[in-house]
Amino acid sequence: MSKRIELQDVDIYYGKFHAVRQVNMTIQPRAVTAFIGSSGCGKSTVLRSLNRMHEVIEGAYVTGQVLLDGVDLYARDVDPVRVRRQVGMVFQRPNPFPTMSIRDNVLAGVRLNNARVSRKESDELVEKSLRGANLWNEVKDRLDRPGSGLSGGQQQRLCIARAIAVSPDVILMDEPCSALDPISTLAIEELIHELKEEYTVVIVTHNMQQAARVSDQTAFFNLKAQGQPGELIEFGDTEKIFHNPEEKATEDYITGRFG
Ligand SMILES: Nc1ncnc2c1ncn2[C@@H]1O[C@H](COP(=O)(O)OP(=O)(O)OP(=O)(O)O)[C@@H](O)[C@H]1O
Repeated sequence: MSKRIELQDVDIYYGKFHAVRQVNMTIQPRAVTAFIGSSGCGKSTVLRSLNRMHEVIEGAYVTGQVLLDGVDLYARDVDPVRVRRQVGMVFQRPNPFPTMSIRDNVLAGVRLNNARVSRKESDELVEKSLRGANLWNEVKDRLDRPGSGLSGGQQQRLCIARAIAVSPDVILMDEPCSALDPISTLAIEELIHELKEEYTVVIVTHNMQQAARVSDQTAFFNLKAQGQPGELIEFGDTEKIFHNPEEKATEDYITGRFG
């Protein structure tokens, strides 16, 4: 089930280093939200704060609130492992478990959650997840072969199948196409478009055409100066951000005048 994410007064730190300042935004369900901005402005850091992956780094912490349909992911009684099940993540480089079969890769997250599933249930789940990731037809005859035997684009779709197999509410993607060729990129972009029917999707991308193609809303982050924390400068409908932004910094970035 797709859920709304609200960030309220979110500040993010790596130890003493203040990486991101005062982010306030509402990420809509059943929509794709793109994070854009120059290198180092904190896009990935904000993304990782949405499923508590940020705090995995020693000394790293978040202040403020991140609410998933009104529930604070950082409340004391919330289990981060449960959060990561609800809010799945796909990384820049496809990272299937190389020696594991395609089938076991899809089921890896489910098994990690100690879910007991029968062979029939797991067969159904594997098919459903691979269909959901637009990969089924390409791999259905080789489910027992290693995931590493697939092309880069197929591996990335396998990682998406693995993410959706645990029925998350949100899928976070950190530059999911940056290691892929244009054809595989197109396949992932089409898939992102379909995923938003069921999930809240947030994608970090350096590719502005990609942000314009795949997202409904865009958040532009920026650094006021080197060494300063990153900030959310402007957030709104992608159409508006790209064609009629409110802020000069957004316009400069969109038109390639900096960044
Ligand atoms: N593990 C870490 N430890 C300390 N500082 C970090 C760590 N990861 C990122 N940072 C710093 O936090 C700031 C934001 O980094 P982040 O990777 O979120 O930016 P980004 O906008 O995603 O950049 P890019 O587009 O280059 O991926 C940068 O100053 C970066 O050096």
